Amino acid sequence: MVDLSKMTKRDMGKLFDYSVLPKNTTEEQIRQGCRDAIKYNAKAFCFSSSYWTPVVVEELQGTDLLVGAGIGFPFGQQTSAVKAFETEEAVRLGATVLDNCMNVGALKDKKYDEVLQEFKDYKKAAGPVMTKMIIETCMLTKEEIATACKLVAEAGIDWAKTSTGQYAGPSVSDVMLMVDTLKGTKTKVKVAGVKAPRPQNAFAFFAAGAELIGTQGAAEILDAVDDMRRCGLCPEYVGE
Ligand SMILES: O=C[C@H](O)COP(=O)(O)O
Repeated sequence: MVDLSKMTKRDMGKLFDYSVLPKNTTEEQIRQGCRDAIKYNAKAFCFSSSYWTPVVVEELQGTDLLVGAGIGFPFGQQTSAVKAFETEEAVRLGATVLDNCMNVGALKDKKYDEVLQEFKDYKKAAGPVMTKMIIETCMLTKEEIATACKLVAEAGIDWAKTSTGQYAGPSVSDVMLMVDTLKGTKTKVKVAGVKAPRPQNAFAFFAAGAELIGTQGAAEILDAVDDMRRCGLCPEYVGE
């Protein structure tokens, strides 16, 4: 489990994917988001589709931040072939991490073989690039959350991600269930769609076993979490 008490604020940055996802996002907003992500030492800068990849590659050049392209964002209802092509295209343009959206309806229809095959096609198209699968927990029953996580792990996808951030975020118990289901596998849990109060909820999600949070509010959360640690919420504050 992530131990926030032993981290500097800069270390904590690596627990966050800094995202800018709105439909009306402009190039300058993408560039500014990259600059903010670098300032906060985020793990990745995430954007909605492969279109922005070259701009982000340019902005993140010379840093260790990952270039995070969304795939099938946000609905995930494209055919498997379309998503595989989108994956290849993003990788070709320089993406170094991919956040794909599961076809929620197919899972609800219990088309598990189809869902698993799509996950495998995605993983194959990504090659060595880090993969994530967004399951959209707010639309799933507890049983469906567990099933989706098992399929994500079976396909060898690196991260199961809770949400696109376009709908409701996960509950702490959703995240605990995902962590529990994925125990003993190589798949880790990323939370997105952190609801207000965001800093406090971010704390709770890390306590539940999440290892990464994707959010447009990374700066706000990191500043506030650091202040909360300063106030004694973490016994050994280790500073900036
Ligand atoms: O990574 C996905 C989204 O940015 C999460 O939504 P949020 O920014 O509202 O937390």
